[in-house]
Amino acid sequence: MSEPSPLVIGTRASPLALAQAREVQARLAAESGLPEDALPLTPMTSTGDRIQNRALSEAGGKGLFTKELDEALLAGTIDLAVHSAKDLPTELPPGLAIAGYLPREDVRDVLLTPLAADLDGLPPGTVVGSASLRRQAMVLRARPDCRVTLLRGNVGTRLRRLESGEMGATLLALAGLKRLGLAHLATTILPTDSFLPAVGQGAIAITIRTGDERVARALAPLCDAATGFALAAERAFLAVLDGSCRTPIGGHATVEKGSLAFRGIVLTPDGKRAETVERAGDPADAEAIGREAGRDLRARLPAGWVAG
Ligand SMILES: NCc1[nH]cc(CCC(=O)O)c1CC(=O)O
Repeated sequence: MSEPSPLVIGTRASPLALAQAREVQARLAAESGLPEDALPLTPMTSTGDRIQNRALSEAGGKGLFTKELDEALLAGTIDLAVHSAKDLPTELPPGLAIAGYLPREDVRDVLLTPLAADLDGLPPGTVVGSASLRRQAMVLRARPDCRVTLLRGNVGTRLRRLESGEMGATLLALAGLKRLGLAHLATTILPTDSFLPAVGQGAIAITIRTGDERVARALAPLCDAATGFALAAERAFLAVLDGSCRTPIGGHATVEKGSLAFRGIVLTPDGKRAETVERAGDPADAEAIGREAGRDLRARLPAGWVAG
């Protein structure tokens, strides 16, 4: 019998990306019966990883974290790419498709700070570091006296900069901390009603070449349908609103008892104004639900809030 040809897994090289890719590798090995050495990992550094000193919204261009993996897929040097769904642009390059998502981790943000037990307890004027315009705006909305500052880099870098006292607090995704075995570092979990997560937060997406049935079939048993519906709604919402990545936007869908519920928010960067939207319906209509939520919200925004 001939050896099955390997399925090469592309990933970014950060510790979180590697942890996620290893999770896909282990699940794929379990489902396919292939040994893990027939599912090799190919780590790559992305443009987004190299830019450490600027906000990504300033660096311009979408897909800063995905370009190298996209190119490797199209060139055939990898067969699947593992992404944080949050970092995946709403539109993929021609020839690529999302094969599916692993079951979603906790979607919530956490606060990390040595200064207090929660956000309300932070001393007045505390400097909160985050690279996310959404998190910055939501912190300012809850605590207008705090100062927000750019904090980039991978999770480890951010934790070191918090430890050095350069800032008093930061926010991270609980999902990423859990995957790194660092959830115990969280000071407190922020509730989704005031800290609506980023679109895709907590979900691992797998991209493949469009029409690559061999890889699609191998991945199908790993993929979670409820996460797929939720992400379809969230990504459709973002696609309607995301003229630029300079707008603080949150969006989150859940699927329970056969019904999909979506909530979305757009804020001004200073957190002083916010518009929200809610929609529910059949998971089969996920994309339309997200799109209509986006259109409804966009129609209510004062001119100049979002581009495009
Ligand atoms: N933008 C970086 C990024 N992309 C995905 C995660 C966390 C894992 C996830 O949301 O699935 C993080 C770090 C963070 O926001 O704390």
